[in-house]
Amino acid sequence: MSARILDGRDIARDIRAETSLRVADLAASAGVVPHLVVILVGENPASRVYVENKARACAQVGIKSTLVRLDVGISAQELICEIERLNRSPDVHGILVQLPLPPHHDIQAVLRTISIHKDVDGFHLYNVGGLVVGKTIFSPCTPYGVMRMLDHAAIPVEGRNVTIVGASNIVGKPMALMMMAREATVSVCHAKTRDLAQYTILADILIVAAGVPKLIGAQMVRTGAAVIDVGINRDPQGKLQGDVDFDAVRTKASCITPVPGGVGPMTVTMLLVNTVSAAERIAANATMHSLRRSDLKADLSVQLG
Ligand SMILES: Nc1nc2c(c(=O)[nH]1)N[C@@H](CN(C=O)c1ccc(C(=O)N[C@@H](CCC(=O)O)C(=O)O)cc1)CN2
Ligand SMILES: [Mg+2]
Repeated sequence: MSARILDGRDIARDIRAETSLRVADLAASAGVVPHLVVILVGENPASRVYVENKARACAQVGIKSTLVRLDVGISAQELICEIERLNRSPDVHGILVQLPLPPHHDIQAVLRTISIHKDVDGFHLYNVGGLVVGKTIFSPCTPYGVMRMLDHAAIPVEGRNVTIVGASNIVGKPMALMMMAREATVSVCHAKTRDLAQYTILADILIVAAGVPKLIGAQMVRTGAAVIDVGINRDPQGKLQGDVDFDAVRTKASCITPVPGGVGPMTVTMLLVNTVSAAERIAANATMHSLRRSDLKADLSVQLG
């Protein structure tokens, strides 16, 4: 068997084209241009590349983006004040803080400061907790991107065995909740899980986000499984590698995502989708308020004669 390659760049291109149309509609109907603000604290070289990529992707679909660069030594209070300023700004629809943050910051406290209506990364406690009861405003971009890839490839989720390797707050845990919401049978493992293969071999859909290069070999994969590799690891030569031994596993899986070019491009694309959704919600809310105000004025003038 040679697996079908799930090309994240190709799927992302289709979703970005739809997103551009939504941006144009919003400009035509409400005169609003979605605006994403990305906060980068310090000089982490990988983070700098990621935020540049986000800005480029925004420009491609007509989203305005602003990069706020803050000094590595900025205090927690100053960072929180900056986020509060952006929360209040009516011109800003999406806010994200690029992770990781320098170690003196309490990441959860910072993420909790972002308005839930502008939390386009989906990392605020409300949006994370909302996944438990199916009430999020925004879903975190990487697991959301994985869902869209599976749907695009018409891979059914309901009733399937899904094994997730890696239980991080931004990928593994929300992925598990999203899969449960779709009635999959979910196992969550760690790179250190004793006899990991015992769980991975059961998976109809295997999602790996453990940060360990080539953790998953062919013998750990069920014949015909869909294998989604979320790992991004660099070898000593700087070459990018996933958590799955791609060449070996592709002979056994029915479909597989490559690294690079699989889940990564979907992460950025879902950020664009969330940003446009944020702008649409804020614009709809503003329209509703102005309609309510004009209703009130009309009621008052009737009452006052
Ligand atoms: N605030 C956030 N911080 C971080 C997130 C996030 O979603 N929100 N995720 C990662 C970094 N990240 C986005 O920020 C990210 C990383 C990698 C890719 C990607 O497209 N990778 C490419 C390869 C790129 C390369 O050559 O280096 C791929 O897999 O094809 C997208 C987004 C941590 N921080
Ligand atoms: Mg296509």
